[in-house]
Amino acid sequence: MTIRRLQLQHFRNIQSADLTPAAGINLLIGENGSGKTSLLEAIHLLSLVRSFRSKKLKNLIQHESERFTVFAQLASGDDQTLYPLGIQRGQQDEETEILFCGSRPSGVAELTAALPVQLINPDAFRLLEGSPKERRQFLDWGVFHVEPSFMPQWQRFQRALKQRNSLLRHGRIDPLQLQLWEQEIARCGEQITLFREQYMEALRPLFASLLKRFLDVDDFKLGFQRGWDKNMELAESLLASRTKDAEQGFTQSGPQRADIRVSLDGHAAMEVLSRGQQKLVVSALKLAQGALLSVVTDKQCVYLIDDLPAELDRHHRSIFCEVLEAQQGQVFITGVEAEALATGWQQPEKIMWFHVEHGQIQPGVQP
Ligand SMILES: Nc1ncnc2c1ncn2[C@@H]1O[C@H](COP(=O)(O)OP(=O)(O)OP(=O)(O)O)[C@@H](O)[C@H]1O
Repeated sequence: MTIRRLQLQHFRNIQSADLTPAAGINLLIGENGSGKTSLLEAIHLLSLVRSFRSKKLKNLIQHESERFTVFAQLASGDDQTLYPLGIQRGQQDEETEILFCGSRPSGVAELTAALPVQLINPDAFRLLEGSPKERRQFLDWGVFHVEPSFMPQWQRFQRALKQRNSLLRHGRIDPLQLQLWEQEIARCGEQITLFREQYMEALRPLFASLLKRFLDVDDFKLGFQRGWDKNMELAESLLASRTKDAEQGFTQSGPQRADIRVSLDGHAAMEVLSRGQQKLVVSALKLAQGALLSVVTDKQCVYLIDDLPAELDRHHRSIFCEVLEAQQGQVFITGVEAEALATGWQQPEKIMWFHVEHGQIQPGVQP
């Protein structure tokens, strides 16, 4: 879905904003600290009910205010039906209030499925060098959107894993009980891994063609490590590691330890690439996910690109703009200076410009 209208109240430094964005490219220009990232944060919140820079949602409430509200009207393609989505959080509230199409959603997954959002910000390179957990989140975001059975399998897997870990931690090595949970872990874990492998298989060619455009490289590898000994089935691996796991008090191998790795010419990408090149590799991964999403499900991903010009030269900025325009989803791009974002577009007349100043957001023409 795309965002037809977006309204914010008391969100970070934005007291009040009401935007009608374009279904394609939206450019937000403003000085440092004007509120551009805050707007992206609000859209991210609508999809995942969490911020990409604060652990506590209360931090998003404007100082001296009681609560924030983020409200959007979502629409799918040319469909005239609007799907209202609102999120509110107060200083005193125990819970975040969410209403989607007039009722409380069954879970965050319902919002994520309705509004798939991808963020590319100046920290994007961290996906390559950060913890495997971030890369698993990246991978599972994609699998979740294209494979409806992934989520229930993942939940069952997590429940069983928790039970096994609890038995191990309490030193209760009752083989029968362990076997029960290990069977469930193995059943769901093998299935989750199959979904992940199939997903990676489908992602590779899309990633390859984007990487070719961004960096002009052919010799790359997008590897997937499933999280346990490749010569064993998961059930065998769990059985073999019981004693070691009991010593540690948790399960050390399985899909909860999976990882992905990008290498070029046989070297890990993060070790041989510049910061700008790493940003392009991560962008290629995220754009490939969006492309795969639309091929498999017909859904479009909303892209949030914070400070697009950072670390990129003019040539690579242009390629980035062309790629974004071609993927036809809704995109919100921020930048400090309009000149850095003014060129490289094939259809500049379709772009919507917004000026952000001291928390005020106004539509405008290209400066
Ligand atoms: N809860 C809050 N209430 C009021 N203001 C806040 C709150 N949290 C952050 N701010 C302020 O909001 C301003 C906007 O921050 P934001 O990161 O959105 O700016 P930006 O336009 O993206 O800047 P940059 O170009 O430097 O990345 C900052 O000055 C920040 O100090």
